Amino acid sequence: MVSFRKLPNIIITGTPGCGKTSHAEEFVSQNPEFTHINVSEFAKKNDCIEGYDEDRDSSIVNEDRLLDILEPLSEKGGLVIDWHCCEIFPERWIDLVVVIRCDNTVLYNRLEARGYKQSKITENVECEIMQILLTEAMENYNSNIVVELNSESLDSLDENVSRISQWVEMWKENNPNGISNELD
Ligand SMILES: Nc1ncnc2c1ncn2[C@@H]1O[C@H](COP(=O)(O)OP(=O)(O)OP(=O)(O)O)[C@@H](O)[C@H]1O
Repeated sequence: MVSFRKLPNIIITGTPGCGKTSHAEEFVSQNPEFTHINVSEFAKKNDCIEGYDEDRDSSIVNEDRLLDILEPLSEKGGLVIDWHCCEIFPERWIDLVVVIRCDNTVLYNRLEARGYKQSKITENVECEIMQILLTEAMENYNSNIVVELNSESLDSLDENVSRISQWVEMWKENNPNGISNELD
């Protein structure tokens, strides 16, 4: 039986430190019918960690297990998926991909303030310069649903969240009965 989601699923992606979690938290606080999935935390809570990458200084997520757990939630809709990696989520789940971008110097300072080791700061700033996450989003989803938003100041954060909220209102108007969970 075909199921319908009544709310869109949104990915908020971008280089670590660019502001994904800040955007997701602010959006969900203004739109409480949505659920923030901070993938790093969700994976830990749901036993989806399969190891540790010493070079990258980060946990390795068991993506198959993560997707199995998220699938039924995605069918209900209203997920705000917050992770630096977007391409693992099936296209049919996703209605909007927001790529948060940040000035390199601002990003450098944010990562330094977090106490990241130099190699991790350099890797992430290079990733931002080369717009790796934007390219991944464009390659894996229809470019019509990918939006790039800059975020260096609190004003830009507010403006971005308000744009995402306006987009959601438009989605609801355009899809009064929801949207099928199957691909067209
Ligand atoms: N638009 C902004 N203006 C000012 N500070 C910001 C903005 N966005 C994020 N920050 C600050 O930058 C830091 C990193 O933000 P945040 O944790 O949201 O990034 P992230 O992309 O989710 O990082 P990670 O992938 O490592 O979880 C935080 O200290 C946050 O307060």
